[in-house]
Amino acid sequence: MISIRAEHLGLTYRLRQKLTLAPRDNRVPTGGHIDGGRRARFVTALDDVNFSLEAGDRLGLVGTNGAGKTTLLKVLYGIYEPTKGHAVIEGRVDALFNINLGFRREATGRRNIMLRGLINGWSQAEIEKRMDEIIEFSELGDFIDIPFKAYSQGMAARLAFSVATSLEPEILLMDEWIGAGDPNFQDKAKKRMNELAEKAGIIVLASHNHALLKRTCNKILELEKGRVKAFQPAEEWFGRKAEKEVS
Ligand SMILES: Nc1ncnc2c1ncn2[C@@H]1O[C@H](COP(=O)(O)OP(=O)(O)OP(=O)(O)O)[C@@H](O)[C@H]1O
Repeated sequence: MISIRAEHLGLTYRLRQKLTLAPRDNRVPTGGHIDGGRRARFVTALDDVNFSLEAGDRLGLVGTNGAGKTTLLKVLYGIYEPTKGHAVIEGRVDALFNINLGFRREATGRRNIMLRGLINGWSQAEIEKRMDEIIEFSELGDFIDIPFKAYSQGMAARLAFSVATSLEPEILLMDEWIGAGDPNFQDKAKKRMNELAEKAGIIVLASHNHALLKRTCNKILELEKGRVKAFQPAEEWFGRKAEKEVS
């Protein structure tokens, strides 16, 4: 059974003195609510978030900058522990956040495929069996044997996407899906996402690209300042949005 259930999820970031953010993070809080006025110490990035998804669901996460989309993905991936509530996840999860995340800059594309596969729990033999298919899908050709650091953004995105989707995740979390890459690759990638979802997987995709979400998702979760503003079928959400735009 593949499923995600979020129950009363909350996450509060603790700010360091004088409003400097957590270590190695210089972002200024814009979306979540900051408590404590001038002596602020906390940013509530997620506040009582409830939703559930089942096999075959493709959820679009929407909301203005700072609404909490990335934070929610990180909680679902287990990078952050929620400070309130909990998320119950059933299924093998992989994530495509920052394209460069999880890749060794000095290692070749081929070596990176191996490393990523091992991290995801595959055996060396299983990864080798899939290697050609992953390389072919990425369309990197001879570039697969040069170091990752020499890849363009689009090339890195193609490799990241190919690896993450070839290792058969049951649940795939994506932040701002690779807008990079040519239209050809985008088409291929879209087909593969549909295949993944058809294989009874779950996809959660945070994006500001509404055209992409409309094409890809069957449900929308809209966050506003860390709270759920809407959770409904994509058709309804886009319909309501269109009505508002007309009036
Ligand atoms: N490490 C951190 N320390 C403190 N506050 C943070 C941290 N990361 C995010 N925040 C704050 O949490 C809130 C939610 O941020 P998050 O990155 O989840 O939003 P988002 O919806 O993904 O935004 P965007 O569309 O701009 O990527 C914001 O107010 C942000 O400033």
